[in-house]
Amino acid sequence: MTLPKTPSFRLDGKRALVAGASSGIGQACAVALAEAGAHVTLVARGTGKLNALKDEMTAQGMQVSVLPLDICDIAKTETAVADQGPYDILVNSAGLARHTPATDTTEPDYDAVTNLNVKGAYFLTRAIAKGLLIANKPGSLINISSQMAHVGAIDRAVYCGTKHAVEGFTKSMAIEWGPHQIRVNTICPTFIRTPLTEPTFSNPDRMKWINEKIKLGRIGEVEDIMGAVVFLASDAAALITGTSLLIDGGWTAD
Ligand SMILES: NC(=O)c1ccc[n+]([C@@H]2O[C@H](COP(=O)([O-])OP(=O)(O)OC[C@H]3O[C@@H](n4cnc5c(N)ncnc54)[C@H](O)[C@@H]3O)[C@@H](O)[C@H]2O)c1
Repeated sequence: MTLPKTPSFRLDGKRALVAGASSGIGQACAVALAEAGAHVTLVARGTGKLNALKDEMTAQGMQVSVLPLDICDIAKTETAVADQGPYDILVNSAGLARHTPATDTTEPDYDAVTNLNVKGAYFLTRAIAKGLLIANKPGSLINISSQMAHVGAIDRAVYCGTKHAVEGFTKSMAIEWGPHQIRVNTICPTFIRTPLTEPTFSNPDRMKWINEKIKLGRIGEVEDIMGAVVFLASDAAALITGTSLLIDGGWTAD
């Protein structure tokens, strides 16, 4: 009897680019991918936090590079990715939130959130895919979206809109690049403890709402995302594309 072989979760020999790696979910994803064997390029706008993270990870035997980029600078990002690529794995965790009632949203806030969460994410995903298409290599591209891509929420019309948009272009890219074995997926977290969520977690009314919605009875930690990102990046997810992996403690179950 021949037993089926469990696909590998290891990422040895793979090159990963993680945008938004200087903080929160992106930082955790960078560590998870590097621990799984990938060489990880850390991307954020400045070098200070990235170099500190690189030093810490290198000291623990991980393979890491630093590439400072503002992913909203589309031309510069495309050139840098083309020069450094091809990357087998993308995790795009650069993102921004501004919470106001829809009637109070300013145009600058709308533009800032949309520019990063949608336009920056779109063109970065495309830049990585172009490198893979030219090199004729398979790949796994992961956008950190949100549970808010699947529901609406008070004071979050712009943010929810951007994350719904990410789901739309992810599915379309998955269709276009599927024949080239380039997989494109999102991870959709619930509220995770990071600098982004500090204002929400310090608001008792918001905490009451969150505690009622998360069925598993606790907010998320960055560690809750780490296994999922390795899974989606690995051969264990070889038939998964165009999908959203909700890590929401049951928020969207009802
Ligand atoms: N924390 C949560 O509860 C939560 C929940 C769902 C989804 N998300 C999403 O996860 C992603 C990461 O969130 P986080 O909580 O880790 O936030 P964070 O603020 O801790 O980290 C954001 C990262 O993006 C980087 N960044 C910002 N603008 C950039 C730019 N123009 N170019 C390059 N890098 C840039 C920052 O330097 C930082 O490294 C975001 O897309 C966010 O919408 C977060």
